[in-house]
Amino acid sequence: MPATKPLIELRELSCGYGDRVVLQDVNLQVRRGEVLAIMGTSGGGKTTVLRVIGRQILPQRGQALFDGQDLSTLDRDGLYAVRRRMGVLFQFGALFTDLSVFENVAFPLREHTDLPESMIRDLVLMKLNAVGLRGARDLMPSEISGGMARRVALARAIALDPDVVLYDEPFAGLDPISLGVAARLIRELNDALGLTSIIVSHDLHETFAIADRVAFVANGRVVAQGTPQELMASEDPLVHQFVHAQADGPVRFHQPALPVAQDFGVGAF
Ligand SMILES: Nc1ncnc2c1ncn2[C@@H]1O[C@H](COP(=O)(O)OP(=O)(O)OP(=O)(O)O)[C@@H](O)[C@H]1O
Repeated sequence: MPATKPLIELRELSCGYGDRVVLQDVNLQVRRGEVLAIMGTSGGGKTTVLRVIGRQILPQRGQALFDGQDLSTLDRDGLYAVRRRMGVLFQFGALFTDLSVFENVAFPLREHTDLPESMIRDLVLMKLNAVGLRGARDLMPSEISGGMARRVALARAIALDPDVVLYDEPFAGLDPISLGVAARLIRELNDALGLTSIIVSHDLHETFAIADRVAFVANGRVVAQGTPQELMASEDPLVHQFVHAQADGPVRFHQPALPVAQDFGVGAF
């Protein structure tokens, strides 16, 4: 049987901001149904990968394909159709503070469909039920905890039944219990709803626990990819430093600086 084609593919892709090149010659495939984590050093280009996939930025070279379509060549309608198939959970959830939990989840349905109110109600309650918050529908974002807010944002991200959900730091700022709940939920929803999930995250333990594969991005390149087990065993010095949380390695603890003796006076120590 032929292998199914990846849902998302970056081919020899370089991109950046203005003249600045941030990603260089990136090759990455996102398989249908998987949870792919994008991890790596700070400023390495992880969020930029999500921006390319969402076509917030265009490649300078190479291609970004979604379900076989080159994102660069889409017209307005084509882009709209593709974006409807992508759910996004922004850093910290980013709920609308002046809308109730219910209205936050209803928002994409109201924006992108002409469904009757009774159907919107059912869909919103189904999504809220999936994240365990059907009972919180009438609360305002200021009345719920950070962990609950993240789950509401997740319900909103899947409101339109997307094919893929892009998560940018979904665990940032959560306590360890809420973090564990959010991580399990991402995995469970991925499998139960037949989604594909891409997670940019720094939380090694939780992310490795739920990811099928991990792409390690550093200095604008995918320097390693594989299962969490494979990355744990990686001998790449950068990956090794990251997964074993070592303070020093290819990523230096000290910023480049003048010699200590010169800054503090010779013989000070
Ligand atoms: N809008 C922008 N304009 C110019 N440069 C940018 C912009 N966004 C990001 N950059 C730069 O691109 C590089 C990669 O940024 P990106 O946010 O993709 O990294 P990251 O791996 O997600 O980092 P972090 O883990 O710190 O969030 C960084 O050097 C950053 O300063």
